[in-house]
Amino acid sequence: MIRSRFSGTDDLEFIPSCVYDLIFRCHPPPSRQPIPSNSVPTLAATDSGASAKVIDGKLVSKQVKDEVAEEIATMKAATGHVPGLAVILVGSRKDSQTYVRNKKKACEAVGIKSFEVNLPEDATEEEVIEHISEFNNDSSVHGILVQLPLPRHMNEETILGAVNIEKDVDGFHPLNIGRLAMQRRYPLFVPCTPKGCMELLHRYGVEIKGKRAVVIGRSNIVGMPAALLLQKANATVSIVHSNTKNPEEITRQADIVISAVGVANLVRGSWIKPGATVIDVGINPVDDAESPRGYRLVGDVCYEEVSKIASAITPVPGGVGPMTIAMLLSNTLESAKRAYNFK
Ligand SMILES: Nc1nc2c(c(=O)[nH]1)N[C@@H](CN(C=O)c1ccc(C(=O)N[C@@H](CCC(=O)O)C(=O)O)cc1)CN2
Repeated sequence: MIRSRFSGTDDLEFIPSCVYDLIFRCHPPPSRQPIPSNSVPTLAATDSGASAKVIDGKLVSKQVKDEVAEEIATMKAATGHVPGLAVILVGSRKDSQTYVRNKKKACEAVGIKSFEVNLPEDATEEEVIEHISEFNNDSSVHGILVQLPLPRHMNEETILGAVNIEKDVDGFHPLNIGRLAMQRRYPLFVPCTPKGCMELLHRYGVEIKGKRAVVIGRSNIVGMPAALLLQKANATVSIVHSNTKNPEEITRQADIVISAVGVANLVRGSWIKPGATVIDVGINPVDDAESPRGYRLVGDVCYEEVSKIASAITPVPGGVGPMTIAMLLSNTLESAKRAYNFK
């Protein structure tokens, strides 16, 4: 038995280590994880005009990837096997193509074998499911991911539900999501972006138990699972969404804010309680003639204002984004370890 990594030292609740590993992947265990050199030592309110600590997702994602690579090398030496990840991309969205390319590169860098299927925009659900079934039956594939969003004519739930739950490294299978929502039940995999948010909070020593958390946005990919994870880690959680009457007032009560709504600069300084920790999941393009791409990325959070009020904040880019792929690699390794019974 080990302590929940999201608990304070006075926590008397324990969870079995196997369950702990299932929900909150940890390579290696917490005691061996170095805290980044610019970690957040305390979360006391900053003085007015002071700047929040930057929660560096690039740095942490590199740490996670190094840890995953080390474990894969050890597993390969012991079992002769490496993890395999299959990615299915339907259509030709530029952003999705970039994410898939980056996932493949990241797999190569840590020693995961990658499989890729590209289907045209007008592919049928049956075709996608056929590929999923092949990967379900391929013992060298431990993770199967369908890049989202899917074309409009496809039923996302049907397709995600076709992935073998034991290979559902995205954690989007209805059974995995259902288990996340249940008391005393645990999913086999947790969706990568919200898991990345929790990993950042953990590695920067942000206490969650007993704290008030507000999640802005209720998407299946981020908002909803992030709220469930925070609740499982014993925070008191509110969800702010498009029908919330007083989002500013509710958000201002939070010790921890996770924003995943996709509206540039929505969260202003006045929304934030002094000393809060702010995790910005938004990746919003805004026109910028001076940038080589013609646009730049900004978060949901008005960084200029909020970094003067919060005690810790993730930047965009370089915050949560890089954690998504790091957590995917980690989930894929976890799946392979389970398949080969490698501890
Ligand atoms: N099947 C899935 N589809 C999608 C997921 C997912 O987790 N599973 N998440 C997003 C897209 N995504 C990965 O798929 C992703 C998004 C952003 C980043 C990232 O590193 N962002 C950088 C900025 C990148 C840039 O400059 O363009 C950052 O924020 O620093 C990685 C992966 C939707 N689909």
